[in-house]
Amino acid sequence: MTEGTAQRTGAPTELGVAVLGMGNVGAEVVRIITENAEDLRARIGASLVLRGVAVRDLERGRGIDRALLTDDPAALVRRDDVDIVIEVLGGIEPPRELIRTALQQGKSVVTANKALLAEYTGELATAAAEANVDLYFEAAVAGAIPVVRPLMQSLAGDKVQRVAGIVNGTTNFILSAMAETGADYDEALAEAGRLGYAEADPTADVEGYDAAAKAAILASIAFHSRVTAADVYREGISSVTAEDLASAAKFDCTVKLLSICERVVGDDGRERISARVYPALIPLSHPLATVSGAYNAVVVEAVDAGRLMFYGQGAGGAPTASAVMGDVVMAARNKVYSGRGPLESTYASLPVMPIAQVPTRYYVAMNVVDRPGVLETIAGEFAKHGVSIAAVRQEGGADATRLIVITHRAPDGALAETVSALENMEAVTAVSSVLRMEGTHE
Ligand SMILES: NC(=O)c1ccc[n+]([C@@H]2O[C@H](COP(=O)([O-])OP(=O)(O)OC[C@H]3O[C@@H](n4cnc5c(N)ncnc54)[C@H](O)[C@@H]3O)[C@@H](O)[C@H]2O)c1
Ligand SMILES: N[C@@H](CCO)C(=O)O
Ligand code: NA
Repeated sequence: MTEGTAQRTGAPTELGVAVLGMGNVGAEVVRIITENAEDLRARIGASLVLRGVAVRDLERGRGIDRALLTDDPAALVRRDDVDIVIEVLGGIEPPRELIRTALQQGKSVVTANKALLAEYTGELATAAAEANVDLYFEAAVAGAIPVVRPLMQSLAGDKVQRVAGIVNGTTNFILSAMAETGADYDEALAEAGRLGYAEADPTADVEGYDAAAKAAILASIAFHSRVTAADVYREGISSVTAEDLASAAKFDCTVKLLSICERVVGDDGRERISARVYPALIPLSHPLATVSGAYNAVVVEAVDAGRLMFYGQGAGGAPTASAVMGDVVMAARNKVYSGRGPLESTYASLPVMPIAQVPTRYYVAMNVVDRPGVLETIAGEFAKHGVSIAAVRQEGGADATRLIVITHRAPDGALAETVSALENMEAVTAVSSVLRMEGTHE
């Protein structure tokens, strides 16, 4: 079918668009709608007409017709001539209320708001289904990188086993800088701020909340279940040290903040979901190890497709707006041809496995007293908790010795208990670092 030629009788020739928010992403969305108007019209079969842009400050010059600006997003969303609402404000309220209103009024919605979706996809998807309209959110996970649509549509006939990746650009920039230049965490964070990656308050990025929200969205889609941010185990990168990166390198590894969503089988033989975010050692030979700077990558493993990798810009105004506009074109075509995108799919309703039961591997760095038999005592503590050791490295010092232990896979709870026991041993002066290890099958 040639795009734009099979117009349904009575189909709209123009579609009204409301953009909520004109920040990094919103400004680029407005630019693309304006600059690419002719191509978009041909691809959709109707013109996209900007009805209004909701902003906070009406007085600020923004390079668009002032008459389009409004500081009343609720009124804009309710306008009869608005067919598609693009929400790029961020935060939970007012976006939650604005999106719900838009959907209830029969408007399709495109959003980049992972924080909102990780909490409220259920109610928003229900509102979309009831009104027979679309709710699209490709930009919410890994920015420009197509990952939501491949999981929801391209892999709809397969069984996804695992989705694991680097989905936060700020933390990947920081960890890459630490690995490449030996910078410490604070220096790398400051550099991320100077380059505009880290926000004034970088907490959501560095403490893993942003990555956890994305993991919740990915796990929900991949495993046809409803997973929220609260179901995702989360640790950030603020305690990763330059020393960790240096000793990871000695094991031919690097450290990445990973979002991991996988099917795991419990002791009762039933499948569960594990969704978790933490900094982990991965071998330098792993495909995610080469993802550096503010880039993102997601590796999907499915039963029949095998391993797929998606790579690109996970943040930034224009890349994120690209994903938003892909969704806008889909929603617009559906309006023209009376179609509808995929509905939320939660039929599997898999429960979430608590982190303590999830099999993981640990890297533990500790300072120990330099005395004969200490190594044996420490190894005994691991054995007592049923944890088997894969590698040990001892780094000498004047009166203290740094000992690094990498374990085989064991339930995370047993590993955590081992670390607590080590912290209380007389022979261990300090446990200086505990990280997990991923990307190996031991
Ligand atoms: N920037 C990125 O790289 C990126 C990537 C993926 C997803 N996102 C998501 O896209 C959304 C927007 O991000 P951004 O980087 O453009 O943020 P931003 O802070 O640059 O822009 C948000 C804009 O919305 C405006 N705004 C907020 N509340 C408003 C209100 N009630 N009425 C009118 N205007 C209001 C703000 O003044 C600001 O200009 C967020 O949900 C974010 O998580 C951003
Ligand atoms: N703060 C996010 C933006 C993209 O969601 C990041 O650094 O990846
Ligand atoms: Na994306």
